[in-house]
Amino acid sequence: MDPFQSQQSKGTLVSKSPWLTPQSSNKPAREMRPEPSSSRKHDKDKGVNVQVVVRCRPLNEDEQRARNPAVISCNEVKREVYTLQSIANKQIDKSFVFDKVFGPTSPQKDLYDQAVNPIVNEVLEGYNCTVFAYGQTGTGKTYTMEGGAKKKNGEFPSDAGVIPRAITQIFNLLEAQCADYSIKVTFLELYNEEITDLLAPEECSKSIEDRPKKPLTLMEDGKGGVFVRGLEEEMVKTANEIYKILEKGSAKLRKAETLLNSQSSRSHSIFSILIYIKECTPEGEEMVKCGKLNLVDLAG
Ligand SMILES: Nc1ncnc2c1ncn2[C@@H]1O[C@H](COP(=O)(O)OP(=O)(O)OP(=O)(O)O)[C@@H](O)[C@H]1O
Repeated sequence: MDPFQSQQSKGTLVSKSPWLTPQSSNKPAREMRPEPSSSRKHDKDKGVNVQVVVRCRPLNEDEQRARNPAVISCNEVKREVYTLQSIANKQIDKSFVFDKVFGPTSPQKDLYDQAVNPIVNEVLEGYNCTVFAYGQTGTGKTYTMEGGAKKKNGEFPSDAGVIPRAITQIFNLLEAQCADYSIKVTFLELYNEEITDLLAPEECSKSIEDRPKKPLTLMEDGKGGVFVRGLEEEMVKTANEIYKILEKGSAKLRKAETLLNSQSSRSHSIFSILIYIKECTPEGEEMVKCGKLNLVDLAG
């Protein structure tokens, strides 16, 4: 069972952006705050900025061969998960309700369309949003976040996960809107409370052993937020550039075998996409809308 959460920050926008486009006017772009949409207003009133979604993976071949019993069952319509336990010949089942539930046959596309697509739309409206996967080792966090991310014949495989799908959606929407935009990405690993920059130049991080000895530090920004000092931000122009960055960074993540997963992530990873969209008010004033999407895969 792999719960993952999505979170919206309350509409804080930063837009002291380093954006420079040749056609822009000399006037500095002003910060822009999005109006709460009616649905968000409603959500805010109810205090639900965090949604918890549960995904149960199917039994793998080993588990099927060993005839392991299923210990979880899902009712997607009722959004309920049942734990099935037999203690001293007594069946003790428990039920739990979540914001959304995805059962073992649920494909990557359904999960993305229902749980993540609306969040990416919010990011493009200028919100800071986070999607993070957590759960025990081997429950499917990396599968859900990355999946089969590699493109074949220019198309994603059907098991492509949240990250490649989010990148595709962002670029498709920006292109469809003919938006004047710029995008930056950061990619970091958190291991034993040490932060490593996965986008640091090659010579510093060829292998785990060669990584910089001095870890990056987390700082407060004085506005209630935090930032990682010295973290590389890479400008990207196409979805393909992001996929390459992601592939290169993911290859540096620490993985090891656990009893439940031969390719287990031993560290947390945070991939962030910062999107700056330039817009003009009816009065002709230039504004920059800035949204951020954090995609987090926690170690089990
Ligand atoms: N929904 C699913 N459908 C099919 N296979 C899945 C699904 N979820 C996970 N798997 C498979 O289960 C195995 C473990 O998944 P994964 O590596 O994503 O787990 P994890 O939660 O990230 O584990 P860890 O915390 O150890 O890194 C992988 O082989 C993955 O392909």
